[in-house]
Amino acid sequence: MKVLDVACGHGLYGYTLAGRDPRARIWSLDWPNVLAVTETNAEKLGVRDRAHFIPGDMFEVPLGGPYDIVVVANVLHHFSTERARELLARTGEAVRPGGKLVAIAISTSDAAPHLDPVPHLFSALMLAWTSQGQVHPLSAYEEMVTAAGFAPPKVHSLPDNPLRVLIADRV
Ligand SMILES: C[S@@+](CC[C@H](N)C(=O)[O-])C[C@H]1O[C@@H](n2cnc3c(N)ncnc32)[C@H](O)[C@@H]1O
Repeated sequence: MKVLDVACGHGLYGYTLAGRDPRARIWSLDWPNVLAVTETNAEKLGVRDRAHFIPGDMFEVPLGGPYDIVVVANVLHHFSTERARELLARTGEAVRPGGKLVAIAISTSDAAPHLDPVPHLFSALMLAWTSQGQVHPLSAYEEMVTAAGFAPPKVHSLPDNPLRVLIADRV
């Protein structure tokens, strides 16, 4: 089972999967300096022999594949809707038909900001820390996922938690 973890950071999503399923081989993508830390985590978790690394800009670097699973966690809010769509479209091309996208994203709900303050405050942080980032509404993430060639996602969430997990099959 081939898994691509896009903008993997610490790499723990992929390596947790590898720890649970000995068939899993993980391709961790991030900037080269980040991957130096990612690799130490693969070693600490005992999955280094099944860890591969793709250094570079996720919008430019060849993604390889086809993968069975692509994870895109906690990064879409760093970008505008157009760039986030572009990233998901790239991942769509790297997943085999029937494979899965797992997107983890903080999102705003339909409630007014004062009733749903955390994602709105986080979006203000993205305004300060990134050039075009924003917290997207759930409907926008769903639309981006289907536009990237996936079936409508199943959305998982917890009460009072703005993180959503969207899981979608590649059409
Ligand atoms: C908020 S962290 C998320 C890390 C991990 N996926 C998680 O969910 O905890 C965002 C990651 O995206 C990476 N990143 C941002 N822009 C990138 C780009 N253009 N190419 C590759 N990685 C990028 C950063 O280096 C960082 O590790």
